[in-house]
Amino acid sequence: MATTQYDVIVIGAGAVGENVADRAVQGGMSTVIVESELVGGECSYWACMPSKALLRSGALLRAAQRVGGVAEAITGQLDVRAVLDRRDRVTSHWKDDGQVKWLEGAGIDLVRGHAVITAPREVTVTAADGTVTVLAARHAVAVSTGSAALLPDIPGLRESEPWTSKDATSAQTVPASLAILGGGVVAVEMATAYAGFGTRVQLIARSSLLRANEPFAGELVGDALRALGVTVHLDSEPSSVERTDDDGFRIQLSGGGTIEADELLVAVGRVPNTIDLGLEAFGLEAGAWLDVDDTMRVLGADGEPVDGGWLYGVGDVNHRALLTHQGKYQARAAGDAIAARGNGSPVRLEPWGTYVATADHTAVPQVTFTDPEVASVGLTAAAAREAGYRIRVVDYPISSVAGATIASDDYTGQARMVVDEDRQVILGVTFVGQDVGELLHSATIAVVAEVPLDRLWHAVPSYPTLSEVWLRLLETYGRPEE
Ligand SMILES: Cc1cc2nc3c(=O)[nH]c(=O)nc-3n(C[C@H](O)[C@H](O)[C@H](O)COP(=O)(O)OP(=O)(O)OC[C@H]3O[C@@H](n4cnc5c(N)ncnc54)[C@H](O)[C@@H]3O)c2cc1C
Ligand SMILES: NC(=O)c1ccc[n+]([C@@H]2O[C@H](COP(=O)([O-])OP(=O)(O)OC[C@H]3O[C@@H](n4cnc5c(N)ncnc54)[C@H](O)[C@@H]3O)[C@@H](O)[C@H]2O)c1
Repeated sequence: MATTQYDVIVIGAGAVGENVADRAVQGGMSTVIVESELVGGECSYWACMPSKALLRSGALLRAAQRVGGVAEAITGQLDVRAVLDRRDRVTSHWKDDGQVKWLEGAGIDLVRGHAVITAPREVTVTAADGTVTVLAARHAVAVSTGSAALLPDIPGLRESEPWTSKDATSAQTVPASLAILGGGVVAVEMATAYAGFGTRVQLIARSSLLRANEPFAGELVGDALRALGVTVHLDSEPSSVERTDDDGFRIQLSGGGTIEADELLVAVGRVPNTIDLGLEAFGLEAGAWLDVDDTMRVLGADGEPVDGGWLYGVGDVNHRALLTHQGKYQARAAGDAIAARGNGSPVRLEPWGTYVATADHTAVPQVTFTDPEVASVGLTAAAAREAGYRIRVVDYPISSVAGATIASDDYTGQARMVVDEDRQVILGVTFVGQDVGELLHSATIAVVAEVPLDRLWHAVPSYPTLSEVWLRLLETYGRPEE
């Protein structure tokens, strides 16, 4: 069978794979991308974009209901069908023509089908109609195959065919009742969206909510979910799941008690798409996350780049930060490193350079689009202490900022800044409140640039905006003396 040669082969055309390919092409590498489903991946069709579209209308309605004058003017409820229609438009009706066109414009070839690495630098693609294409890479193969929902080993769960995030984000009708298993980001976002649609939501979390964040984030989001009518079962786990006669779900809780619902969404984390990729031939474990260096070269058990360093693992598949923006950041570093190595140029590995994804370690931003939103970057107080920093924690209620008074008649919010006392720089920031997602990049810049606190006093936030929380945090900390 004829083999087509490229400089670079990218497996998986999600947001991450697209960016690896784009940077490689811009570095002068001929590049092909392989995709088994839709070009654009999870984020465009079953994750970020549809979930945020489902959340946006409810967030706006509630925000308006919290402002005198508008509240009186808004007397109706969400038009759920119109929300779903808007979500359908945001996902381009699950058609990828637009993204395919973008690939063409960027000079990236596309092969559709399931890819398997069949030899060093060789990828065999089987299309849906059985057509087989063999590709060979002169320089690199990048695996950007993403992740899928984890279904835990709970008796009866798999057989009952519950919803995963793919179903919850693409549903064409809204169930009357929904049980959600999990207390992480997907669980709280989908609980917020569906409760806003009038669905009776019951959330089952085995501990507290949003455990990766500062504790007050999960507490405030939990309060808000309850206010939306969600029943929140904390420290709770199912012992078994079964289908009922009327096609619903019956969930037995291990601590006693039963929950019944029309649908069950399982949102307890992700597994990497590394099964059926041919990775075992290179000493890697099928179904395991890929361990990578800061240029995203896959590392073997010995900690060295696998087989001389032609194999890269970028995005969700490496488990460094399961976020689109962070995967795309890795993709820019990896694509540039692949091109530089292919061109024989030096690739420096020092932190914060062109070819490394240093921010993955200490400066990952994330917005959880609940109501209130949770926006965080860097280390929580607990994580900073565990890492050995001598820290001071500064808290301030965002509701006390003049901008919050203008934004809403009933603003709930909290801010925390974690300061490295030895260097007088910020290690982490968390904002909880309406619209704080748009505040987050200021914190990301402060953390990444390690702006000294005494200089931050000269970054003056406009009055009366929510950004004045920065001034209040600095005043609460106290002005460092000269
Ligand atoms: C419900 C939900 C909401 C989210 N919301 C946000 C958010 O608001 N913001 C955010 O930053 N992140 C969000 N995320 C996370 C985000 O979706 C992921 O981090 C991101 O999609 C990862 O991109 P990726 O390119 O690594 O993988 P993917 O987008 O999963 O792309 C991988 C691609 O590889 C293809 N593929 C897999 N195996 C093969 C193979 N063998 N051959 C060929 N093709 C293959 C797949 O079909 C897929 O298209 C959310 C996740 C979920 C589940
Ligand atoms: N707005 C955003 O940025 C956004 C939105 C959605 C998802 N995401 C990303 O997608 C990824 C997946 O989200 P997720 O919510 O599925 O995972 P997650 O890791 O955020 O949360 C998983 C939750 O499930 C719980 N859990 C794990 N195993 C369990 C079990 N057997 N029984 C009960 N509970 C169990 C965990 O304690 C945790 O609370 C996240 O890493 C997140 O970064 C991001």
